[in-house]
Amino acid sequence: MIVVERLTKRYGPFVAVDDVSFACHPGQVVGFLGPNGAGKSTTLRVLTGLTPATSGSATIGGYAYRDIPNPAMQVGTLLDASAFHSGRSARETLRLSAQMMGLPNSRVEEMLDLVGLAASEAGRRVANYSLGMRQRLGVANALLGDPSVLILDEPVNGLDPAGIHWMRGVLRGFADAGGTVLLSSHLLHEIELIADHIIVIGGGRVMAQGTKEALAGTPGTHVRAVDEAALVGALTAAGLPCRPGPVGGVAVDASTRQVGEVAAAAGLVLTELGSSSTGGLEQTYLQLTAAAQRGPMRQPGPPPGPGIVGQNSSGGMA
Ligand SMILES: Nc1ncnc2c1ncn2[C@@H]1O[C@H](COP(=O)(O)OP(=O)(O)OP(=O)(O)O)[C@@H](O)[C@H]1O
Repeated sequence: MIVVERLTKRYGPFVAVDDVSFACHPGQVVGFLGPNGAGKSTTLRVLTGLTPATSGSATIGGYAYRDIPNPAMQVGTLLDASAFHSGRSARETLRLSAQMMGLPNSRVEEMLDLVGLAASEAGRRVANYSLGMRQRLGVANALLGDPSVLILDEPVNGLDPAGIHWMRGVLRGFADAGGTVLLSSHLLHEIELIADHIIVIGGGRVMAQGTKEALAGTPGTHVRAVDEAALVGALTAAGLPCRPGPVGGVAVDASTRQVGEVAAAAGLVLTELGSSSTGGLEQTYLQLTAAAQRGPMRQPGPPPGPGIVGQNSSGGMA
C-alpha cells in the first residue's frame, strides 16, 4: 500500500507539491493525472527516495523507500524510460539489474517475453529503440524483482493504441493478482483506459480523487432521433434531464437503457444511442485543472459534483 500524507516539496520559494495526501491500495490501478508541471513526477520522485520531502511523508508498505531492504524486489519503478544506458542492449540492461537483485538470467528471458521484446530486439542497443520499446524495457525492468508495488511515471508516453491496450492488460493483471499500481500521465484518455481510480493534481495540489465513475459523474447518453422534438418531449415527461448535445443530437443525464426505454414507449425511431461518460470525465478534469492549465486552455467552470473527494483551497478535504 502506498500512503502519501500532507506531502510538500519546495524548490526555494516555489512550491512544486503542496500538502498532497492520497493512498493506493492493493488490487488498484491508480492514475495520477494532471497537466504539465502539476507536480506528478516530483511526488513520484519523493515516493521513490530520489528527492527529499520538505515536509509530510510518503511510504510504501509502511516504510520510506530508502528503508526498504533490496527495494527493487518490493517496488518496481519506471521513472524515465530514456534513462537506460544507450550502449547496452535490453538483455544486458536487465541482466545487470537481475545480478544486483540476485536473480537468475532465466528471469530476464521471462520478462523479455512478457513485454513482447523479441529475441532480435532484445539484443539490439537501446540507442536504436523507439520510445515505445524503451517503455516496454522499463516495464520489464520494473517487474523483474516480482514486486508487489509498481510506480510508473508516464509509462504510456510513446505507446501506440495497441501498446496502451497491452499496458492495460499487464497492469490490470498485476493489480488483480494483489499488486498496487500508481502511474502518472498528463493525458486523460490514456489514464482513463488504464486506471480504475484517479487522483487529479493541479498546481501541486490534489484537486479530486475517486473512482473513474465518480469523477465522470452520472453516466450520460448521447442520442439522435428522426423526431428529436418529440424525443425531448418524451424524455422531459419521463423526468430525464436533457439538452442539445455538443455535436448535435440530444444529451441526456440518464443511462442508454433508460433513454431507449422512453423512446420505445413513445414509439420513436432512434438513429444513434451511446454512452457519453467519457465527456463527463473530461469535463470534470478540465474544470478541476482549469487554473493550472496553460494559455487558451484556461477556462472557468463550476465545482465538481458529489461523489468526488476534493481538496479545498485551505488544504482540508472537502
Ligand atoms: N529540481 C527542480 N528545481 C526547481 N523546480 C523544479 C524542479 N523539479 C521540478 N520543478 C518544478 O516543479 C513543478 C512540478 O514539476 P513536475 O515535474 O513534478 O510536474 P509534472 O506534473 O510531472 O509535469 P509533466 O506532466 O510535464 O511531466 C514544475 O513547475 C517544475 O518546473
